[in-house]
Amino acid sequence: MSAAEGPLVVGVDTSTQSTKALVVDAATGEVVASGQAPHTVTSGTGRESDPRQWWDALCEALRQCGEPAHEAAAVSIGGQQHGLVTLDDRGEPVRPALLWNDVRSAPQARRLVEELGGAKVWADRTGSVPAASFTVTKWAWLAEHEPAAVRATRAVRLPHDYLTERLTGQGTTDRGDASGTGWWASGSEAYDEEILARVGLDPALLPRVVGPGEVAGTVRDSHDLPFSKGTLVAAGTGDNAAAALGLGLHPGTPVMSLGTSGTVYAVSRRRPADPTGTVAGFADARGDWLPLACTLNCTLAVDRVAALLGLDREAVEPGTGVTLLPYLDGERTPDLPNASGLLHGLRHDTTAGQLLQAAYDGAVHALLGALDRVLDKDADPSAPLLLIGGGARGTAWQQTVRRLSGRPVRIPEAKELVALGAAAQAAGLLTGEDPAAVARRWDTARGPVLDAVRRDEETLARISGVLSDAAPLLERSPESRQGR
Ligand SMILES: Nc1ncnc2c1ncn2[C@@H]1O[C@H](COP(=O)(O)OP(=O)(O)O)[C@@H](O)[C@H]1O
Ligand SMILES: O=C(CO)[C@@H](O)[C@H](O)COP(=O)(O)O
Repeated sequence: MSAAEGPLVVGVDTSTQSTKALVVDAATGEVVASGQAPHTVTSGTGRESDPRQWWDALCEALRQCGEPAHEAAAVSIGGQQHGLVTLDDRGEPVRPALLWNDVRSAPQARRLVEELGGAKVWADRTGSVPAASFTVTKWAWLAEHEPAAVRATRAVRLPHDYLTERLTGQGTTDRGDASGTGWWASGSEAYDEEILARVGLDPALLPRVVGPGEVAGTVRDSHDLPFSKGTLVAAGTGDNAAAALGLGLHPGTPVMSLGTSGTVYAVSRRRPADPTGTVAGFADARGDWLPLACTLNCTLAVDRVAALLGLDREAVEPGTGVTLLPYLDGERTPDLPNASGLLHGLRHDTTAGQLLQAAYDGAVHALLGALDRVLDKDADPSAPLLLIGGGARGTAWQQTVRRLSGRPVRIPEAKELVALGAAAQAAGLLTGEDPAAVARRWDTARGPVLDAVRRDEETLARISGVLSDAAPLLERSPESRQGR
């Protein structure tokens, strides 16, 4: 038996690059054990992963947790949002999952926006204007390109639903992750039958939406797993909503997450509906809302630039005139799915370190441009920005965010806030507490605050200028120019 004060719970983050599992003492929030196993994602225009790999990674991450995982009284899964998982009549994937950063469905997104009456109609109805990340556009893409796969599909799931179902045998999701599909109406908090009919998706194929604080099911057998049969399984949620739980966020506190995706978000009491499409009007996992903007190019894009330059990711040098828009994967914020990376302002005396700094600046500029839209008008502009995700460990990321935001920046010491949020949700099942209150009790947002510095308006204005001048270049993919 462990020396924990309270029951043990397991929180999982099945994100784009890996699965992380934490065993946490529900009384104190102490992380008793942890494990992590990688996923593979295809490269090229599409981004796909085999869902069975997520299960194998979960089993491996739990195995690394050792004995404490065997004592878990409850478990919860947080996961990358939006991914389209199609299952056949045996519950096996029909094909690999189409991930959130797969931009092939950009034409379907544009078409769906027009067909339903425009961006405002979508925003009012679902909270969001669907971009290629949203599940509904991926289903429309699949119907057009692989109709046999659509015909073979007997269940449609999101990544966290897939793992939860393998634990419980029940097809369930939650309002946070459902709100990123594009087929969940945020006003009525129910699946939108008209949108589903428009894309030819039978609502019977979708999972039941489990309410906040409800049990999704229990572990059906302990095969491959350290859990006993009957262990409680919480609803789980999307990774950003899980991190919001993990930070015990109060409305109005801004968060920036630097991982495969970059995100900025805050909890709000008001249901968001941004007709510009910059802010997605997600639900949180508790009953509030999570207005959020997301970029496709964050830590991987900047690390790629560092690798191309042969530099360590911290080897930045202050620069003056060089601008790098690091849109290597196309971009979602700003909405440029066909874009590629763009460099402007190169001179003989530009150094490699300045080019690297320009990549950080370009990635952070895209997120900060959306931050004011994410926050309610009455939010305190001097409130510290909480910086989380793998990139938050890096000094160059920290200093870039500090300089370009002009805000104080708090860096929580807790590393895995998505998995911690899932653990708080699992603990809430045992104690009956609000998971955000659990996280506040655990003091998960504790960490040093970097004081505010003067905002670098010159750099922000220069990047915005290049972005708008280069619009026609960024709207077309470089591949479409070949042979012109
Ligand atoms: N010390 C560090 N400094 C800067 N970046 C880091 C550091 N450690 C990890 N990263 C970045 O964090 C990323 C992984 O972040 P994470 O939030 O775990 O991603 P995801 O949840 O999308 O899988 C990696 O791409 C890596 O570039
Ligand atoms: O698409 C979004 C949010 O809308 C992404 O934030 C995904 O949820 C992927 O998250 P990470 O794997 O980068 O954490």
